[in-house]
Amino acid sequence: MSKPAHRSGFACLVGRPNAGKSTLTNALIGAKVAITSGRPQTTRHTVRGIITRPDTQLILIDTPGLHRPRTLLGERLNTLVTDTLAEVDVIVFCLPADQNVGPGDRYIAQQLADVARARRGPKVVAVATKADLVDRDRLARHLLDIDALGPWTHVIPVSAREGYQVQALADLVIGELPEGPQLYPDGELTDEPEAVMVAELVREAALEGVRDELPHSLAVVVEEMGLRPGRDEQHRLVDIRVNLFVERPSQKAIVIGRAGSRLREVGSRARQEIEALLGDRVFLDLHVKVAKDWQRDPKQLSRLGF
Ligand SMILES: Nc1nc2c(ncn2[C@@H]2O[C@H](COP(=O)(O)OP(=O)(O)OP(=O)(O)O)[C@@H](O)[C@H]2O)c(=O)[nH]1
Repeated sequence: MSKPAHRSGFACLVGRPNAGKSTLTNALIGAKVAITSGRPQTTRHTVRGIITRPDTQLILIDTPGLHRPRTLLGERLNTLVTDTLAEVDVIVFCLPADQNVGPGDRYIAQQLADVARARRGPKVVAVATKADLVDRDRLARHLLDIDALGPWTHVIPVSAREGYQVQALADLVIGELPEGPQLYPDGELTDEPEAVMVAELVREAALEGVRDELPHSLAVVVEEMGLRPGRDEQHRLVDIRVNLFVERPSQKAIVIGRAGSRLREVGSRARQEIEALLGDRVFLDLHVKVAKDWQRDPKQLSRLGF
């Protein structure tokens, strides 16, 4: 038998306000991450955290709008949200065990059921969150109610607060990911959410003013990030090496600009923001590449925003 294929993909958590989505996201990632940029929706997906294992990479993203109560309860889901949902591999639908399944949950359930039934649509894993707050009978009833709501791939009770079944949930979600390569560099991103933020700041700076020409055609990956050795505390400097992947040579030219002028501006703008974020001086090394490797798999490309 050959060794099992590498899997990778995207997941997002949805559910009514206060359902426990943030707490569960943090528990899944195993550390408190706060990659909230304060500027929602400047990128297509806000990465909340990445779980990298030797054979899998799971990227948890925020769903624009869906975690906002008013959008969710009041209106039909807008196209952006539906598109985002359709693009992820797994949706984790959170329903708090201490609340009865209500109209808000039913509304979301219906939208999710539609997305899940689409051809090659995402799998939906339904979670009874905050399981620690109720007794066994109540929990059992809640699970049955959830099961009746839609075509969920799994239904599982979890307590993020007590760590109950968090690992089991992670395993279920990972089990639903398609085969695919590792999309983000190793380990450090889980430990250093700053790297994700840095990538987003660079992406934002690089798209400034050329959004129309590069719609979703730019993926940014922080390759290396570390303190420059041999410097004293007063003169700390963080070296950051970043790759910007574009689809075509023409787009590379747009990003770089005449004689590199645009890339220098992008670098300087991004550097200022990164310095503000990290509180350290930064040497930012930007490389623009045409992403041949990423082009082989159209599904991966669209997930990455290409
Ligand atoms: N007892 C218990 N409380 C939890 C658990 N998970 C979350 N909570 C609490 O429930 C409340 C809401 O949790 P959040 O994670 O902020 O919920 P959310 O779905 O992200 O909320 P919104 O941002 O409003 O959509 C907080 O007070 C949490 O401390 C859990 O597993 N057990």
